[in-house]
Amino acid sequence: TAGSSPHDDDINGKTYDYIVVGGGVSGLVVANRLTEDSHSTVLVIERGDFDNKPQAIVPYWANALDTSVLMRVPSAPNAKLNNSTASSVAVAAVVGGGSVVNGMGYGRGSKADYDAWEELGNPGWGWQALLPYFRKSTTLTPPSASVATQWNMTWDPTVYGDGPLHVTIPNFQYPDMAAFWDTIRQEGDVPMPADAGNGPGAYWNPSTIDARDMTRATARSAYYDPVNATRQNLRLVTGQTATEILFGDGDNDTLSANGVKIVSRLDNSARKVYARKEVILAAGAMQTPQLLQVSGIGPASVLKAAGVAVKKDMPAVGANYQDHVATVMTFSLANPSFPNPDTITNNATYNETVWAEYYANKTGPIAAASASTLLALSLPQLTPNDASAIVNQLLSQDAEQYLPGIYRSTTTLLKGFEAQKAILAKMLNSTSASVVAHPCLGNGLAPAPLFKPLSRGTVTLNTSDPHGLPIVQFNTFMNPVDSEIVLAIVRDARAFWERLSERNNPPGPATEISPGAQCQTDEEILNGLITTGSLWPSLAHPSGTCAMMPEEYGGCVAPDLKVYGVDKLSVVDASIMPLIVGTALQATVYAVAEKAADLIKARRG
Ligand SMILES: Cc1cc2nc3c(=O)[nH]c(=O)nc-3n(C[C@H](O)[C@H](O)[C@H](O)COP(=O)(O)OP(=O)(O)OC[C@H]3O[C@@H](n4cnc5c(N)ncnc54)[C@H](O)[C@@H]3O)c2cc1C
Repeated sequence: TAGSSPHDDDINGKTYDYIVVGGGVSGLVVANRLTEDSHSTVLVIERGDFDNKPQAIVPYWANALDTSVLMRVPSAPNAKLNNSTASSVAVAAVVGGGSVVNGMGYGRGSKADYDAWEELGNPGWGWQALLPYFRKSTTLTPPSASVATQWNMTWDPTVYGDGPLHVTIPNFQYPDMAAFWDTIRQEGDVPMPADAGNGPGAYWNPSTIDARDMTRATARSAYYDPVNATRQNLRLVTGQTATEILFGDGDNDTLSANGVKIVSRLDNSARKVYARKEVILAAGAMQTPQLLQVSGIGPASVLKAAGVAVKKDMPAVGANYQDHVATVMTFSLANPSFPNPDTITNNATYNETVWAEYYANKTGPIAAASASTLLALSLPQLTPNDASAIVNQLLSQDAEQYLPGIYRSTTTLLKGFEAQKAILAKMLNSTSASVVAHPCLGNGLAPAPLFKPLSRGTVTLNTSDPHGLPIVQFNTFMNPVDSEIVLAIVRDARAFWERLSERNNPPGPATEISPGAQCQTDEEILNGLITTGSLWPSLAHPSGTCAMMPEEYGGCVAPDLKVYGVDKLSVVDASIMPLIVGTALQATVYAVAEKAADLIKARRG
């Protein structure tokens, strides 16, 4: 076939119109769209291999991390977390990227999340402009009519299209989910906003499941497999790591990307491949900034320390790291119903029955991923009495005091953060953007992501091993506003589980296991979260590290996604999000990449 010949040698020295670095979510979307024109040739470079294991195909495996296709980007000491280096950022290394290993939640942020991107100086990136791309990328299969009625499920079919990525709200729901929905509704008229950008409320969140055969829908299955055999102009090589962006002669001394150096994982042999029109970076928010840095584009101090020749001093590359800090509380339930999410692992007979059911009928719990119910809250909903005090605390801050060193020495980065801060303060003050979601899993696990972090991390190459994995500096809780909001999350979660416990039927009263009900003061709660490992600096949602913002705001790419001051080089992955969105990232990455492909097509003809 045209595309996949892993570890092939015949690409050495060849020239393509486009080289896409990274065959993950964004890379495969862009490669597919660019090769719709049979005259455009595209080479995709992917470090990982094809993964055809059941873990990559059967929805249930969304509940267990397949570490065989993951790498972990290590952390520098995290000052506010007792200098811990225990956390890392999980990144995929496989054809299809994160979509092959992720939790399969498909959620869009609120309108306000994307309008904030536009307000930061990115015309064409607000919700209205992105909605056509959310539509273009997806097809929604609704749940069956009887399941929808039984559970009072809602969704908005108008915000989906007939795109390659199939998503669905699974028919299978554990019986105890009824108690979670009762508890949510007990609060009165909770909006049920669906994926139409409507912000906080209680969601039936779709999963990336292809309902035609109840398998995991990935960037590979949606955007690569269907066209691989027929598009002679699309080539994907696997097991090859891009180690350097190559530059040719640009006009007036401008850097101009013309290719990529790649190294085989099999035997370390090196090759060079060339791009006539553009090199497109889609290596994800950890490795795109690293590749730029090892190629000489990044903060001069970091590059010099690593012995990398500085081609362009650009402090923005690797700054602005944002992730969803997760408060992962656990509860023990006194009287869970049969079956519940834990039955599969603790009851061998049930386990055997449900796997047989999946292979026979493609139904049951194995045909579902994890949470399809989420309760998303704005700050005023999370903590009505403290919201304005938290916003005032933010507004009165001297931002510099709570930012990494590189912001203090770079006026543009600081100015960009000030602009972000003003917008975030508005969002935190309103009920139009979510600051947290409580995913309801049907058991006692309560992982709540902080959607609007104020702390900013950095990603830099490892100065003693520039081509090894980069290093993340999380800076969790560097900005005290984040810990204030996390405290509110814990207290709100406790109130939720207390209401759930008060119902006199399954799943019964809940006892808090971590951080533990003995933690009551602010200090006790924060310490308890940290020492019990219940505070995760990363939910595997790295973003923002080559941010799309004006250059005077410390941006890295312009609204056309081209790297400032470099010709023929663009970024299309999660790195470009200037502010992380209030939901898991993949839906947004698919839409951003769809739009990126249109922008690239338009400028290159
Ligand atoms: C464990 C996990 C769980 C998640 N859960 C969810 C979820 O439930 N819902 C959700 O919406 N999102 C989730 N996400 C996040 C989502 O999957 C990512 O945001 C998304 O995949 C990012 O897309 P991307 O194109 O930016 O990068 P990726 O999809 O990560 O693609 C980057 C690709 O580039 C390759 N690559 C990197 N460096 C190089 C190099 N130098 N040379 C060649 N190739 C390279 C990598 O191997 C990878 O395939 C999860 C992610 C992970 C890892």
